[in-house]
Parts: sequence; C-alpha cells; structure tokens
Amino acid sequence: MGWTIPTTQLAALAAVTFVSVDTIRRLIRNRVERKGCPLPPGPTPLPFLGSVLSVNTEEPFRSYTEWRAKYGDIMYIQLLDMDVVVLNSPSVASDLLEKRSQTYSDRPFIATVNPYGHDSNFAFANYGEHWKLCRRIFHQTFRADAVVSFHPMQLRKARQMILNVMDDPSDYTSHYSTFAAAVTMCSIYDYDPSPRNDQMVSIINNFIEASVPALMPEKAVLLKVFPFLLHIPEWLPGSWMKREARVARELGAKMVEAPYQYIQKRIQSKEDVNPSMVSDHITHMEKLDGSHRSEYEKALKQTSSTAFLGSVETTISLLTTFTLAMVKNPRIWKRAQAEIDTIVGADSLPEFGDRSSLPYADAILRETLRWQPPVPLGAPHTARTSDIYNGLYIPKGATVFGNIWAMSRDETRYPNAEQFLPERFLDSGGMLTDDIPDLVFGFGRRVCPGRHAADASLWIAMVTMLATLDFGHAKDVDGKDIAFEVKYMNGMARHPLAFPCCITPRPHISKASLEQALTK
Ligand code: HEM
Repeated sequence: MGWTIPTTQLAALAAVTFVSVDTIRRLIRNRVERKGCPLPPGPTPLPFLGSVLSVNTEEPFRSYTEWRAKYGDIMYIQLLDMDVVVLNSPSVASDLLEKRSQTYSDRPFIATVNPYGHDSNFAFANYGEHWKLCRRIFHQTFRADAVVSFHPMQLRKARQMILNVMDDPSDYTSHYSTFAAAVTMCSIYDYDPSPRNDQMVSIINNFIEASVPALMPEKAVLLKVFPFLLHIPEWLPGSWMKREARVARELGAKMVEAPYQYIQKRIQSKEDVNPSMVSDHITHMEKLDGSHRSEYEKALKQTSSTAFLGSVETTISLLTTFTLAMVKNPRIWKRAQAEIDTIVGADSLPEFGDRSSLPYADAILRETLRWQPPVPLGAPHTARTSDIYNGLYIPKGATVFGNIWAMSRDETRYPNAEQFLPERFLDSGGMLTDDIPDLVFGFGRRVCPGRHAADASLWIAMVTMLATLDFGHAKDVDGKDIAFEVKYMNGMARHPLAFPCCITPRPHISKASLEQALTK
C-alpha cells in the first residue's frame, strides 16, 4: 500500500528521535545522581540502541546467563531507552529485592498492560495501597497454613487426572491443563470445570490468547513510542492495535466478571458452597460500608482473576517438564516407585500424610522446579529511587530482574546443572537436604503468593503419577523409540510443547481401583 513506506520511515524516525532524546536525558540525570559511582558492569552499549542487538530476544535469560561469566552477579544492560539491571545470584537478589524491598517492590511501566486489559492483573500493579489490599486478600486464602484445607480437593483432582490419562494418554497435556484449571477454579470460585470445552475456562483462555502476546517487548515498545496508535479511528488503516486492544479489554472484563458472578449468585440463592477465596471474602465484605465495600470488591475480583492467570500455565509447564524428565530417565521413576511401594504399599495410593516419608518424590519435585523454572527471569521489579549497592549505581526506574535461570545453573551449587538429578537434593542418608529451590517463586514482597498451593498441587500430582503410571518413549511401527526434540515456548510461563511419549498404567493399577479410591 502506498502509505506504508512513508509511514514506516516516519515511524523509524520518530522511534530514533524518541530513544535519542530519552537516552540523552537519562545520561544527564544519571551523571548528576551517580556521585562518582559506576553503573554495574555490562556489555558496551551501541549509541541509542544499547545492547538490544546482542540479546537473545526469545530467551533473554540465556544471554544474561552467558554474560554472568564476564560481568558477575550484578550487571547493567542498556536496551533502547531502558536501564536493565540483572541479578545473577541469590545473595545479590536477596540484598536488593528482599533487604531493600522498600525500593525494589514496584513494577515497571509496560505500555500494553492497561490498554490490553491487564490492569485487572495485580501482578502488574504498582506498589501501593491497592496492591497491598490484593495481597492481603490473597494471603488469607493461600498462606501456608490455610492451603491445607485444599488438600482433599487437590488429592481428588490428581486421581481424576490419572483416570483421564488412562482414558487418553496421548492427550496428556490437556489432562494436566484440566487438573491445573480445576484445582485453581475450585480454590478460588468453588467452580468445578468440565474436563473438555468448559465455558468458564474458555473465557479465560480467550483473554490469554488475545492479550498475552501484547506483553512482548516488541509491542510494548511500539506502543510506548507511538501512543497515538490507540487513538486512530477504527475504520482507518493502521488501527489494528486499537482494535486488538479493544477486543482484549472486552475479554478481560468478561474473565473478571463471569466466574465472580457465578459464585455470587450461588451465595445469594443460599446454595451450599465450599470454602473458596471468593466465597470467604464475599461474606466478609458484606460487613463493610459503601466506599470500602466497592474498593474491596474491586480488589477481590482482581485478586481472583490474577490467581487463575498465575496458576494454570506454571502448573502445566512443570507437569509437562516432569513427564519429559521421567521419559528420559526411567531409573528415576523406578526408584520413586520402589520408595512409594515400600512406604505406602502397592495396593494404596499416596496421600499428603505420606509426604515426609517419601523424600525421593520430593527431590524429584525440587529438581523439576530447578531444572526448568517456568518463569526464568521472574517478573520484573523496578527501582523506585536511585540506589548505590556495593559502590555501584542503580538508576531510578531501572528494570530489575532476578535471573532465576542463572541461579538454577550455578555449577558450584548444582554441579552438572543441565542434567536432571533429583539426588542433588538428598544427603548421604537419603534424606532431603535443606536446599529448597524456592528462588523459582521470585523475591521480596512480590514473591509468588501462590507458592504453597502450587507446591501441594505439584507434589500430589507427581506422586500420584509415579504411584500409578510408567513412562517411556513412544514407539514407531518397528518398535523403535520415536526420537523427538523438545521445544519450549514462552507465554504467561515458559512451557514445553507436547512431545511423543508412552504413558501406561502400572501392571497392578486399574481404572476400577482408582474409581473406587475416588469414592472414599
Ligand atoms: C506452579 C508454580 C509457580 C511458579 C514457578 C510461580 C512463579 C512466580 C514468580 C517468579 C512470580 C514473580 C515474583 C516476583 O515478582 O519476584 C510470581 C508471582 C505471582 N504468582 Fe506465582 N508461580 C507459581 C504458581 C502460582 C499459583 C498456583 C498462583 C495462584 C494460586 C500464583 C499467583 C501469583 C501471583 C498473584 C503473583 C503476583 C504477585 C505480586 O505481584 O505481588 N502463582 N509467581
């Protein structure tokens, strides 16, 4: 189209001008505030572009992890107009994100968050009163001692998942997805989704599909540089972003409202409801007066929809990674099965009460989290004020990442880090060490508030799979292993795509025995 070339040139010119002006402004400001302290070491930036051409844009954590050898545990990287500080060790992450959490608990501005309906996601919220209220609501339901009340439901869902896998093993990732969605929706809305084509789950997935790609840096930078893209009338060419954002916002509003209305109606019609985050808080909210009540309701709606978004993809990612590790390492699932058979008995299924007696199963869970952390760079924090750390200057507004990937690949803590070795979490007597890889859940005041629920869901799902299933390579017509290459994709969480494998019930496990266990 005729207008494309001049518009593209204009766009490039405007982008360069924007980045140039902003870079010069930052350089002047930094020089004044630095008080002679250097920035942390890092790659030499190109004028205006910074190091954007040297970073692996799909998986930036890989570039940052490679650069650690040269620049150390704290690095500064300029990416276009952004100051990025990457923390490569747990001790530096703890020094800044935990011990100086007053400074580092905010989130950076991402231009596409609000226009695409993510303003209802409190994981993106600025550090402030609204975020604190959301965290408080979340904490009451998902703190360590409260999530125990979800154990019976998690156990039931894990066993149902095995039945689904036995019915249709080739579609295993969709059964993991059903498990993750069911556990989350039951604990938040007392809503039990159907295994396939559930209407409520579709509403949420539609929003994820429409909005998550917009969070990628390419789109966010585009909108930051050209905010007018959201103001072009929809009938004009070039209005694609405005239309895309409008659709995402509409889906976002539906995602927040539909499950909330579902549980609210059930409470109003005095149905029996199980304890869940929303039902518990609706009851509490009724005691509040007008203005507090509407603020509380807004926070409750946002907290509940954020919980779903935070939970499902991370859980699916880890269960698929676990399956991959089992298929590649039969020695490991056989050892876990021997432990389960000895402690629980081959004719019973594991329960939460068995956990402390099954250290090897726990070591497998820890190693799954460490080996392929689903959020390898964590969520970005930002510096609310400029800071000096060990004589290094951190500019106000810098985006700060705890590089979980680098920490999980630290060869001094995890020798042969690329290998899947649960034994690294056991001492010589076969008991669990005190190395818990909780860094995969992030840092400081923004640490994942769903980590206790996630830990329980993952443990019961993995231990029930180990007790009931064997894992192997899929075979071709000649009985040879089908070779495959695993691809990880980035979305809400980094997750492996499904790969061919053969998941079969152990010889003594039958559908009837599982169905019977479910009726107990
Ligand atoms: C399954 C494994 C999970 C992993 C690996 C994981 C990881 C993370 C990470 C790295 C962060 C960012 C922390 C930071 O900013 O430093 C985070 C935040 C968050 N996670 Fe999780 N998560 C998991 C499961 C869950 C579950 C089950 C829920 C809900 C029940 C949840 C809800 C959240 C929320 C609401 C936040 C935002 C917190 C805030 O900004 O204050 N996550 N998670």
